[in-house]
Amino acid sequence: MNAPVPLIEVEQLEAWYGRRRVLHGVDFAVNAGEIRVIMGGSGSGKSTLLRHLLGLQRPVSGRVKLFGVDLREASERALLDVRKRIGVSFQGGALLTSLTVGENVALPLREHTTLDESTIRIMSRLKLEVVNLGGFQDLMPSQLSGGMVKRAALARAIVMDPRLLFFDEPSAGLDPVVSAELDELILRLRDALRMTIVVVTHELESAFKIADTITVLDQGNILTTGTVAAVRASDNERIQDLLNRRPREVQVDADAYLKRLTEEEA
Ligand SMILES: Nc1ncnc2c1ncn2[C@@H]1O[C@H](COP(=O)(O)OP(=O)(O)OP(=O)(O)O)[C@@H](O)[C@H]1O
Repeated sequence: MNAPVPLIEVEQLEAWYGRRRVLHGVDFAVNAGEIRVIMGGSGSGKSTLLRHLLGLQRPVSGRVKLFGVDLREASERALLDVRKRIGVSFQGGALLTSLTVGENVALPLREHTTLDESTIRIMSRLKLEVVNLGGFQDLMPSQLSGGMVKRAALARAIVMDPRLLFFDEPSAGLDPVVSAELDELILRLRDALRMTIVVVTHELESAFKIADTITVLDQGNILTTGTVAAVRASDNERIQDLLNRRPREVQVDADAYLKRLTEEEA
């Protein structure tokens, strides 16, 4: 049997803001074909990790490899090649309000390919169909509901057929039914389009539904990576706090909390 191929490899990643360390030597790998959910309380370092995975923030130390390419050592050309193979759907959707839905979805094709106009239009419409927005290409973003904006942003993120898709807080601001629809869509992308998907989310229900594996971050450290069942069964107190929505802040006094926020490291 072939060993699983990691599309993402992170070794001993550290991140600092000023004199404060917010990622403490994180090791992290994601194999092809899996949906990995990154979970953690507010301020645990999820967004910082995501920004490093996307190459938007350079590691102070440690390394991040996507498709085997070390982002710190790669040439501009190699980085561009990596970027063409990843899709990103950020919180809020971030559609350009002055463009139609179809034009928004087509943007990456215009930027990264030399395809002719009619091919671009067909590919954009196909991706709108994948996210159940077939026929909505001529609407403006302001005419869409919150859930539809998310799906349109997802269509744009997958228009180049990325092997690796990053999804930041898919459920944020959505009602439970719309959020559940989006979960189904994420599962479909993995199964039908064979994408590898990394999702950052606060939503436990959504995480348990879509994840093949979950990585739990806490104060810049990975507490565990495992299957949904393994994470649920963990006897780690912090993990159980998160799963039972017991915030850490209520368990520490104000002085200790302030000290942690202003902590300086040599
Ligand atoms: N630009 C920045 N400058 C200074 N500190 C920052 C900056 N961005 C994040 N931090 C701090 O780094 C720590 C990790 O933040 P990060 O945004 O990665 O966490 P998070 O898990 O994504 O949180 P949330 O779920 O609230 O978005 C937090 O303590 C945060 O205050």
